[in-house]
Amino acid sequence: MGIRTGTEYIEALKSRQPEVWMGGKRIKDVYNEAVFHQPIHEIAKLYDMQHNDEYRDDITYICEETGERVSQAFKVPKSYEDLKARSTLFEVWARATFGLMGRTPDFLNVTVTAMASNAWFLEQYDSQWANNMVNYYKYIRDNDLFLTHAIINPQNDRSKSSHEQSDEFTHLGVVEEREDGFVVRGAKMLATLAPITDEVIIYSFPGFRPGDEKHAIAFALPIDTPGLRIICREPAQDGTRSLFDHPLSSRYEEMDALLVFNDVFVPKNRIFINQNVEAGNLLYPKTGIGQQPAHQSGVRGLIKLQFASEVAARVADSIGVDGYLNVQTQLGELMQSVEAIRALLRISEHEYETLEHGEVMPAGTPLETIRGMLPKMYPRAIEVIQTIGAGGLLMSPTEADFLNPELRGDTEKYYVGREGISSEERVHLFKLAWDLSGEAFGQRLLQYERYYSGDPLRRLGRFYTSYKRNNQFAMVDEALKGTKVDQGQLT
Ligand SMILES: Cc1cc2nc3c(=O)[nH]c(=O)nc-3n(C[C@H](O)[C@H](O)[C@H](O)COP(=O)(O)OP(=O)(O)OC[C@H]3O[C@@H](n4cnc5c(N)ncnc54)[C@H](O)[C@@H]3O)c2cc1C
Repeated sequence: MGIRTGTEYIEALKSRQPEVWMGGKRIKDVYNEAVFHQPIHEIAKLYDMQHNDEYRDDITYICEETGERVSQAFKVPKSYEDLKARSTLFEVWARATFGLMGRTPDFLNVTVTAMASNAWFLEQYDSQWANNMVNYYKYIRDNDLFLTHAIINPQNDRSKSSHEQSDEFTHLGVVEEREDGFVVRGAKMLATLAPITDEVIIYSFPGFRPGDEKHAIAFALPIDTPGLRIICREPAQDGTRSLFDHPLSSRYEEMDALLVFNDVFVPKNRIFINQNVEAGNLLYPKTGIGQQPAHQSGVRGLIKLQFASEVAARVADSIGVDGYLNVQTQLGELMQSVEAIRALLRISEHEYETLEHGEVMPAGTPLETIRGMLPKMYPRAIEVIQTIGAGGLLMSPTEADFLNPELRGDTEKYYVGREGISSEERVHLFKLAWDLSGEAFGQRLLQYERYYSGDPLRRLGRFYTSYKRNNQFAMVDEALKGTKVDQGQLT
């Protein structure tokens, strides 16, 4: 089949009935649920871009094996040009959502591609796992599927490992082994966009300890598999908000969910790791499933940071404050953050690493540096929007106020910006800024940037220890050479 259209994605969605819960209610018709409706259409637009002459040749390619056109996310990169082609896909899709949707289909499609191209790792343990992985990759590539993932155990008692939790199957684990597969019970988090995806893939960040065998698993299932329950967080918008009043949250909310597996059967051909602590812990470092998707996250993060910086600049300009030095320095700081991330991305692509079997990966150190810096730069951009927008962010009237003729005299007069900026323009801009910086939607976007790929603090600690392993910090010895205590001067 190859690349899907938006309509094909939506038709597939309509054909399924996953067990989705939100606000205490079972959502039977995901497509027509107001909260999901617009985000579904934003994802559909991405699929349509694959068929659009303007983007098609940049973001898709003809698969040698099948002769069909598929997404660039499925190409195993073998050269700098291949990495750039991927980067173009990431950028085109990120721009389409202003970087506000992090788990667009490219993210996990790239992850599964990395798992499959490094199936040698699974082969060491069980050739069936490796075959399953490669077949799964082909299946999602050829059907252009959209995946969610849940790789974290629920936040119960973090001081204890999975098998030490008060109930053995609080964290997802194998409760029964069968000839034709296994049955899993327990929960996993935090599956972004789960209700509107096709499939879920389960694996884990390293951290299993001996005794956690039942929990050290990896597998994939259709999102509507019986027994799989999706419990959504409270929505940040109800799906009926005015586009004028909420230009971002009304369109780009990514729902997050806890996945509960109530004795769910996983067929043998969908199992990638079966109760193996070592394989579970080494999956990340050995298959590039951290580094390859970090490329997508870096590009998407750049677009999001750039977007927030542009919003800050336009807010400042609209009320005539960007001539003040204190405002200029804040905006200049944001522009430099954007340029720093852009430079790091380019370095990661230019200084790519080549694996033994020929696959190339963007260099890890600059990508990890982005991962360390964005959780500080993005909140700073939001703080700058709040600081420059100040009280104005909180006094915007609504679309309904603008439409009421009785209020027109006031709405047209008191909300104007600097010369040339009408009331409606300024209010519209400030509403966008508030969606991004003040609304629950914007706070979730902040939290996403901090935590989307693990705890930034522990990552930074690991970054230092690995940096130290590869560096002797030899300049210090150089500088001290010839300046030691001169023993000859001893009296
Ligand atoms: C908006 C959003 C979307 C997300 N989307 C996804 C998704 O699609 N799929 C997915 O699988 N995950 C997703 N995540 C989850 C993300 O992977 C986790 O939030 C992240 O890994 C951090 O884990 P945690 O939230 O359980 O925090 P915890 O690990 O519980 O950490 C809580 C606090 O305790 C500290 N802490 C905990 N353990 C230790 C320790 N051993 N040593 C030192 N300090 C410690 C941390 O520093 C932190 O401050 C998402 C998260 C967010 C916020």
